[in-house]
Amino acid sequence: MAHGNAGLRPMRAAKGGALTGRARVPGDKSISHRAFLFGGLASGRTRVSGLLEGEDVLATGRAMRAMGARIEREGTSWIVDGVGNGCLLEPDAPLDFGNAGTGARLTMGLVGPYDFGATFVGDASLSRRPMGRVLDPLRQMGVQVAARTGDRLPLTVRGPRVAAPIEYRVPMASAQVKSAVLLAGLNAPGVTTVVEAVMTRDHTEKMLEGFGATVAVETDAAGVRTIRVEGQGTLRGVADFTVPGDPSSAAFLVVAALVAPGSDVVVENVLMNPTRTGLLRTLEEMGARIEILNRRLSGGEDVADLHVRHSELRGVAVPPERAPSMIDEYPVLAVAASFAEGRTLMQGLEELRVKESDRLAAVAAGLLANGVSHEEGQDSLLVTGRPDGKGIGGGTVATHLDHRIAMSFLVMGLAAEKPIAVDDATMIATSFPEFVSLMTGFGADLADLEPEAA
Ligand SMILES: O=C(O)C1=C[C@@H](OP(=O)(O)O)[C@@H](O)[C@H](O)C1
Ligand SMILES: C=C(OP(=O)(O)O)C(=O)O
Repeated sequence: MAHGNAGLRPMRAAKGGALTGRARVPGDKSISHRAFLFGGLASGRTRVSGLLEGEDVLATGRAMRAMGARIEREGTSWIVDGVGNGCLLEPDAPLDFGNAGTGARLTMGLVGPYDFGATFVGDASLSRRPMGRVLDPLRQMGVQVAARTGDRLPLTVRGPRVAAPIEYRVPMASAQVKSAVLLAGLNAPGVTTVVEAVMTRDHTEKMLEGFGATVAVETDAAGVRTIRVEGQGTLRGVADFTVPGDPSSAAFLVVAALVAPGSDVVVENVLMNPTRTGLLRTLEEMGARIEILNRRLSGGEDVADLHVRHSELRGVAVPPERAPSMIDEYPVLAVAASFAEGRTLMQGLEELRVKESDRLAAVAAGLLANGVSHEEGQDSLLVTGRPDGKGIGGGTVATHLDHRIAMSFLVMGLAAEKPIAVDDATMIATSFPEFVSLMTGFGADLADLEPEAA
């Protein structure tokens, strides 16, 4: 990496010409983590293509290696030779997940019930995030936890001789918690049941089935989902596993093209799983000109290419029940809303407070620094837009080790009257290492700044 963790990488974005061209988004982060986790757990070989080679995913790969999986890059694919369900090895050093909540929480579920100790560490951002949401159900299964007050990293989990299967109702909308309990259930005798009141991304249940686990999903009339996984079964590697493109990364290219005047781009290979398309739906309601082209299946998922043109957006109210299907996209939606006519109201945002940063506060601070009128509520955000971008920009945004805050405000700078700086773009490498090159390939005016200039 050109910029080590110690040094900040300030950047700025300025309004230039229209964005044009075609680009293929890199692999989905959620699915890439799971490809390493499930491939590393299953018996036999999984060949993964389209994997996101972001820092978060690579940390998960290193953790699975430390517990016995063989993981090697071969050309453009990754070859994963798994240990077999129930056969992970005790890691002899702490597992370092860097900035990655998904990697840490899913691996905690996976390894928690094992009759050995595993220690989890991470960067300053991850060490502030709540882990009790995963540790509580693990404790019910008999897992012992040694953690700092408040259940934060660094922490150690140690399983019992035989873990108890549980039925667990996930108290917040969280695919990470759902997934952690299901993965813990893989190593407990009998059936582990997870109930989720609102549907969150369903990659774990779909992929586990693909790797041969016995998984059953029921949805009642109210939309409450019950997911059952049979423990101690055999998981088998998937000969060819293809990771579709990440809609959460595509979001930055899409919003950039919508707000930068004259733009016309095609964003290829975007996952269209309905648990991930809330932003597209919202942008369409705002009047975005987005054509969905070439819908096809890739690795068992719907993918499509998105033809996006600069659009006159109008403010909307985003229903709170849509939050799980666009949870990582609110920061960039706030950018689109800043250039929309009228007001955009976002509600049901309580989970944004426990991401890589308190994203609600970080977005509000970024809007304030750049002259966008807004109101931050406990779990809501109201943004009043300026379609001509007049008066927007000129500020420096504190990113708090949060890749999505960095990318969102760089996108804002592409349509604002004055340039926008972010204090640190380093974390973009956790989820979207190609962000700067794809954006500049479209013609975006992005540049590094001297550290002292930010
Ligand atoms: O399961 C996953 O892969 C993810 C779930 C979401 O987190 P929560 O489960 O905390 O909502 C999301 O924000 C994160 O980027 C990835
Ligand atoms: C919340 C995110 O990731 P994680 O929880 O895996 O750190 C994200 O990528 O926006």
